[in-house]
Parts: sequence; structure tokens; C-alpha cells
Amino acid sequence: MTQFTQTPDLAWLHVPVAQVDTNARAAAEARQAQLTKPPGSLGRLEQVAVDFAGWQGRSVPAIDRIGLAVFAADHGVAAQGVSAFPQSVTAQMVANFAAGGAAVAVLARRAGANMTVVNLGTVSATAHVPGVINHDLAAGTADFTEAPAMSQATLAKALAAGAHHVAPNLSLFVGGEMGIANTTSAAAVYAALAGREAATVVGRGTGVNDTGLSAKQTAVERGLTRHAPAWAGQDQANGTQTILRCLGGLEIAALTGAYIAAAQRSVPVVVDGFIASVAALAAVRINPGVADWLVYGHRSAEAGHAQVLADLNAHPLLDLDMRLGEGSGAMMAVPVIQNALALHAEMATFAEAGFA
Ligand SMILES: Cc1cc2ncn([C@H]3O[C@H](COP(=O)(O)O)[C@@H](O)[C@H]3O)c2cc1C
Ligand SMILES: O=C(O)c1cccnc1
Repeated sequence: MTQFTQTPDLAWLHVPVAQVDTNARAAAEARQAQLTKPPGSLGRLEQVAVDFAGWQGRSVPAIDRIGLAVFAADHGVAAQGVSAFPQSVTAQMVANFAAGGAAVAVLARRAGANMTVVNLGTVSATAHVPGVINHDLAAGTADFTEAPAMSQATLAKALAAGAHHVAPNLSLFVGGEMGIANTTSAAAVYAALAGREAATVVGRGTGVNDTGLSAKQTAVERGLTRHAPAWAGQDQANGTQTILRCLGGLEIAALTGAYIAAAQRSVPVVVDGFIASVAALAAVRINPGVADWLVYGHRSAEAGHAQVLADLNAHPLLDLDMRLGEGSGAMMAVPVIQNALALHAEMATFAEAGFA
């Protein structure tokens, strides 16, 4: 098991992403025009098939290997009363992922995805159960209202850990997250990245009451005030890394690293909800080409997700009022993608069906 005992170099973040094959896209568009249906009648499903053609470099793409990595970590900011659940739930859920009882585990089984559960750093040993990969980068993050969430070395390790879990031969990658209080961390990262007011980016997460919501807003404001000087004057890529270091979570940074690595390895990504989309925004700010390799699974009910999606010019496949995380919204979209590719591959053309 990779323990990331050395601090990884961060130059890899800027390696250009893989090229999308525009010829394969054009061939897939031509095929769509010949299938036995009115042009455009399969709506966004047509676009999905064309996108995968470009990603896979063939006019008739197929999904063979689905990789799902669920990254878990504790958050020091949980001490600010920002979640409806105690921090210990993170480690308990790690065991539940490994046992196959979590929502995303059900969806992974149904879609035929290979699920990896990655504990990046929790304060409780409950997360150290069979079937879980433990990287133990740190005992969670520090409370960002009082200190930077993590050191530069831990950030580098978390980004590399995320990349480590994207196999180059995947047809698609889904990243999930688990970390009580991470909607607060994601809101803070988003507010800093996009220059938003705390009040417009915080939502109820696991279902906090008004007191909890107000505690989230205060925590985000305090985090921004305390740490903004650290990224002031930095360029976009360095500023984004500083924002992740000061306000992020180990699992959020891992998602960012995973998305960048996926785009470099020609692996398309299905992005999940609010937290995953904030990680995607960070990835695009660090390496803009990453945007070409992302498809958005769903619109989360978490306040703030709609804004992040708009900033990414993203149009998610589903809108089911889900607000769970774990990668569950992305995994719900995977069967839609599988069906889009099956229609593209298996429908008859007008010529094959003998239309005059
Ligand atoms: C049992 C349980 C299972 C979950 N699975 C994902 N989350 C989700 O909720 C957390 C974020 O919400 P907040 O910021 O309000 O704590 C994350 O861990 C997220 O993935 C869960 C939360 C709970 C309680
Ligand atoms: O959209 C999400 O990612 C989300 C929303 C609420 C709780 N956990 C995750």
C-alpha cells in the first residue's frame, strides 16, 4: 500500500490533459444522424454518446471498467457545530462502505463498478477495517476557523493519493467523499475560489437546523477572514492550492487530484454533487484542460451547487433532489450513460432497417 511517506512534487498537476479525438466525435455525430429516430430526439443522450466517442477515440464507444473511489477524512471544523451528525459517523460510514451497506455501495453493485474505499485520515480507528485502504495522511484536518486545515506536505499527499486511485484503463471514474462537516469546508473553498459571500454558499448539508446553518456561515466567514491573506496576490493555480490547504479537506483535495489525473490519463469523470463539484472547480482552476473530461451526474439539493454548476458551465444529467454525497448522484447517472451508449451502438440505421 502506498503510504505517501515522502512529500510528492506538485509539478504533475500541470501536465497537459489528454486530447479529445475530434474525428471520433464527428464520426459519432454522423452515426447519430443515421439512427432510426428524428434528429435530436434522444436529447442529451446523443451528446453523451458523442462525448464518450471523443474520449475513447472511437465512433462507437463502450463502458467496460467503471472505477469508483470513495475518499473519507475527518474535519476539524466539525467542532464548530456545523453538522447535524457527530464526527464519529465518518469512520462508521467508512466501515459501512466496506461492508457494502452504504447507498453508493448499492449503486456500485448495480452498475458493476469496482468500488475502492480510501481512508485518508480519521481520528477514530473504527475506519481501519478490512477492505479499506488507509493512507493516514493526517488525523483529519485542523479547524480552519483557527488554523490552516492542513500543511503543504499533507495537501501534496492528498492530491497524489487521489491521483493514485485512478487506474489509466478505466472507461469512467467516479469520485465519492465522506467527511462529516465537509459541506462547510466545500462552501468555504467555493466562496474563496469564486469570490462569493458565505451566506450564499452554505446549505443545510446533512440537515442542520437554523442554529447549525448560522454556525456554518460564521465558520466560513471566519475561515475566509483568517486565511485570505495567504492566497492574496497568488496566481490562479497557486491560489487554488493555497485555498485547498487552508480551507479544504483531505478528501476534497484527493478528489481534485483524482480529476486532474483522470483527464491526463484519458479517463472521463462523472462528477457528483456539491462537494465533488467544488473539487472539480479547483481542478479546473489548477489545470483548465480538465474541464474537457468532466460530465456532471446530478444537481444536488444542497444550496450552492447550482452556482458551482453555473460557474463550471455544467448541465447535470439528473435532478432528483438528492443531497447525500458519497458519489451517489454520479452513480445514479452511470446507468443513463450506459443506456446512451447502448442506444448509440445498437440502434439500427435507416439503411440497416431498409427505409427507402
Ligand atoms: C449517515 C450519513 C451518511 C452519509 N453519506 C454521505 N454523507 C454526507 O454528509 C456529510 C456532509 O454533510 P455535513 O457537512 O452536514 O456533515 C458528508 O460526509 C457527506 O458525504 C452522509 C452523512 C451521514 C450522516
Ligand atoms: O451535494 C453533496 O455533495 C452533498 C450534500 C449534502 C451532504 N453531503 C453531500
